[in-house]
Amino acid sequence: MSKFGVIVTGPAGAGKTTFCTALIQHLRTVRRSCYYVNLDPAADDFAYEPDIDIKDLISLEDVMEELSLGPNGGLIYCFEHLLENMDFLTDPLDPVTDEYLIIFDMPGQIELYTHVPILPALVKQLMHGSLNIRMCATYLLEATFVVDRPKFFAGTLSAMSAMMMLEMPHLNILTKMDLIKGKVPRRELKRFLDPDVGLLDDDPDRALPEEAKAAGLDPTETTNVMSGASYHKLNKAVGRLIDDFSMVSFLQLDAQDEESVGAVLSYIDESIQYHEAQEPKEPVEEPLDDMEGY
Ligand SMILES: Nc1nc2c(ncn2[C@@H]2O[C@H](COP(=O)(O)OP(=O)(O)OP(=O)(O)O)[C@@H](O)[C@H]2O)c(=O)[nH]1
Repeated sequence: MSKFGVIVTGPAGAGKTTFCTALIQHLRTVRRSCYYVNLDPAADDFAYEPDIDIKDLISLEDVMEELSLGPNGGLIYCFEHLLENMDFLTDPLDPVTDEYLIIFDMPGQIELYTHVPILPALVKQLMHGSLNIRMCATYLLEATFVVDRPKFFAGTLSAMSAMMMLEMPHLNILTKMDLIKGKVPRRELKRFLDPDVGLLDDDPDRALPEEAKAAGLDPTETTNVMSGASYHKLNKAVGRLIDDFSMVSFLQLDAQDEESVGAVLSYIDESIQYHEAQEPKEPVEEPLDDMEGY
């Protein structure tokens, strides 16, 4: 029996829980079943009660207090504990049938997939362990980043990093589209959905290199004085990498708009089917193997 799932990732405040809620609402409307798994040990405000909640296994607050850890260290500890107690997930998920879409709501600390490979190890277990869930990942980024282009490219880079670490069907989504509606011309928006490095050249907010030029300095030189120009060069190099390889593109999401949620769901379904068409991989025996060296 196949199982189908989507993991919802992205930086803090990107709109992950709101998207999960909108997705559940939409699935109910179209009479599809879903199973909601909250893996954010700091989240406590849900419109729909999770079917599995990591807080029933471990509390981030307790970990931070008892082990004197900060929020990031505490979170990593919580996930290591989850990886050592996978039956907390596998037991209740085992009877979930192919009629359900399993939604995994993840924490916002992107270190979990960009620095330490905890999330990749977890995903491997879910996809290639006994549950064998056909999955796709979503990476959410706030649409309001488009008003700060270097920030947008930095966000795009983190999306790319998550894609490379997770190695699974992946969708990038610009959330909170309602907040920029009417503020960014459609033509320009297209350049963000399919990131175009030229955006950094005609950035209206890029004042520092011009100031540097006016001061008679060489904007291509890498010195502390020229930090603005140097950052711009770095941004351009990163932008070019993203642009040249056409590695990242974004779907649009307005969580309050049913049609927009439905459109994103069809991409999720398509990505999962794409995964299903791939050769099944060997089952994973050792969940912590990938953690060696960290
Ligand atoms: N206008 C607008 N606000 C949104 C949308 N989606 C989320 N928000 C708001 O953005 C804030 C953060 O949303 P969450 O869903 O909690 O974000 P999250 O990614 O789960 O946050 P963390 O759990 O902290 O990582 C909340 O105040 C939401 O109401 C949207 O589509 N439009």
